[in-house]
Amino acid sequence: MATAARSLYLPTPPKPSNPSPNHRLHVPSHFRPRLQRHGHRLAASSSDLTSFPDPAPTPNGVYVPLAAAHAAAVAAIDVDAATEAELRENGFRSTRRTKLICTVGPSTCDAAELEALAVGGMNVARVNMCHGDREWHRGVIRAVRRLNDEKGFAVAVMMDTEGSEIHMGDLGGAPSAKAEDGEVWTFSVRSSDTSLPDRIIHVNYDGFAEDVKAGDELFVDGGMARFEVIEKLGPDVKCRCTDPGLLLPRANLTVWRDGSVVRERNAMLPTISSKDWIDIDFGIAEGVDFIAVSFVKSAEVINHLKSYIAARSRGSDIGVIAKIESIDALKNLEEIIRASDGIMVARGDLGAQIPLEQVPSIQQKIVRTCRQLNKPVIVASQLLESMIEYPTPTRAEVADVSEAVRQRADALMLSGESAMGRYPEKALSVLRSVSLRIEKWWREEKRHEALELQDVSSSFSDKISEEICNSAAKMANSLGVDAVFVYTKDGHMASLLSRCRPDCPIFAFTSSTSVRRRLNLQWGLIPFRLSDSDDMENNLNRTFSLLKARGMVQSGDLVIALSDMLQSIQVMNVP
Ligand SMILES: Nc1ncnc2c1ncn2[C@@H]1O[C@H](COP(=O)(O)OP(=O)(O)OP(=O)(O)O)[C@@H](O)[C@H]1O
Ligand SMILES: CC(=O)C(=O)O
Ligand SMILES: [K+]
Ligand SMILES: [Mg+2]
Repeated sequence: MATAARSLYLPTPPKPSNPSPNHRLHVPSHFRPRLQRHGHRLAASSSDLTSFPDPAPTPNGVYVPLAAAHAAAVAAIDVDAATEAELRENGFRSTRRTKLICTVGPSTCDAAELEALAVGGMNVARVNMCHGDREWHRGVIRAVRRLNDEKGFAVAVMMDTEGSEIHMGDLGGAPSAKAEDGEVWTFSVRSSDTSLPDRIIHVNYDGFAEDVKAGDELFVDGGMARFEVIEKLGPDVKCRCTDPGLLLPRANLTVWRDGSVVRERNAMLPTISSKDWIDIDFGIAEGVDFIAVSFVKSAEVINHLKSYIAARSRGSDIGVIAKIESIDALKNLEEIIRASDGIMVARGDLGAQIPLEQVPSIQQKIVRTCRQLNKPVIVASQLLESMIEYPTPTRAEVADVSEAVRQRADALMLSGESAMGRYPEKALSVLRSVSLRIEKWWREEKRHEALELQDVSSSFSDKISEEICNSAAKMANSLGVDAVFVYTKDGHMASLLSRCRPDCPIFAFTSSTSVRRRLNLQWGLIPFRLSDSDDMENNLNRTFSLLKARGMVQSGDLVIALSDMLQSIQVMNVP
């Protein structure tokens, strides 16, 4: 049984309806008009940034008009409503591969706004525990769940911890304060003394006044405003503004001395603070899909959190994402990536700790290493920063987004643009259309980089899965198949396929709703929930009839089907 289960299936014999003797060598004739059709549609729809069609709901708010006769069959498979609309509109070769994350904040926290983001292609909703209280976060998390249950989305939820960074107080409730050139401001560790008229700013870290020295430079938000330390008076540190700028509530603070960041005792602060542990318990109780850990310094904290989660939430699996935003994280990069379930390139704080001109090469290095080690990677911060205020992005922002897509990052993230900006949906639609355009360009130009993927398997059985996925992706490209179907229990084989970044989309079928949501973070995966069966023939037949009933595949479509239970690979036409 074991050997039979591992047999590599040869392509199925051509179906009588499509008797092509050279099935494996030629693109089947039915497939050519399809390619042209898709090519034409995409060219027409993505010719400019703003005209990419939204997956539109029908007037009654139902995304998927279903023939009554098929309703029962359709209930047996869960498909994301936004993806389904996109598949019907553009065919599956042109679905978006890059995943999109939106930080939810005051601009986007009510049900209608969240739904607009889901319709616009949000794959993951992020809540940042630095801002807002737990009741507010609970409301958002539950609203996303409701949206999934009632409207057929599969949006995952990511909770981002506050971490032990040094930051300013909340400015006594003021939305911002302006620091002018030459002004003297007091940064004080005395609590609740914040008083803007007197230019006093509270600092959350007790060691601050002891760690700094006269002559040090104090950067607010990575340099949005800068001060020079002129004098220390007990808990108060007097600073002169040298680069005027806007101070925002709870803005991050870094101290620089002789051209590098001072990390005295603040480097000893715990990565996960006592407040973070309470937030993590809250996240586990609310069933979030991912916990993103801020200011990770080593793999140890990730391993610790993973065992904590495993002990606390039996059965439900929460992905732990390590945020790379400090010098310590860069020092221990590879071990952190290996320990985590995914990585975020948190360019906001990272750019406050290292010279800005180093950020692009580090981003590329992290993205590449994650792909090698088979971990999803998110590029975050300031992708479309100007869209917080303006309805169109700058050319430079579009180029930055394009570069992240070209590097084939798994996901792009909006921060302030969606949390408190004026144009959250427009920002999301820019990410969507730029992703689609650059991905199409890459496929047309056949920009397959000769990336030799290293072996990531930890057992012989894993090795077989990995080889099957590598071969399937290669075959998918050379045969020009419409999609790879992968039947996966825990999502592992789906992620191995995603890692190969094949030309066609990957339909991932899993019986677990939480695995399905988590797969939403990974490049090129279209996750479906399908009830379990160990019989591959039965799985395929059910999938074909269910997806045909929804108009998502057609007879004659060419697919490669894999199963992680059987470790099998088949090439076939949809009957
Ligand atoms: N829940 C919230 N309530 C109020 N404002 C929020 C909330 N979430 C985000 N924001 C606003 O959006 C901005 C950008 O969000 P983002 O999550 O990137 O935060 P950040 O403060 O830059 O910290 P981080 O480094 O953790 O990303 C924040 O500075 C804040 O002004
Ligand atoms: C996202 C985040 O935490 C940062 O860019 O700093
Ligand atoms: K955070
Ligand atoms: Mg940060």
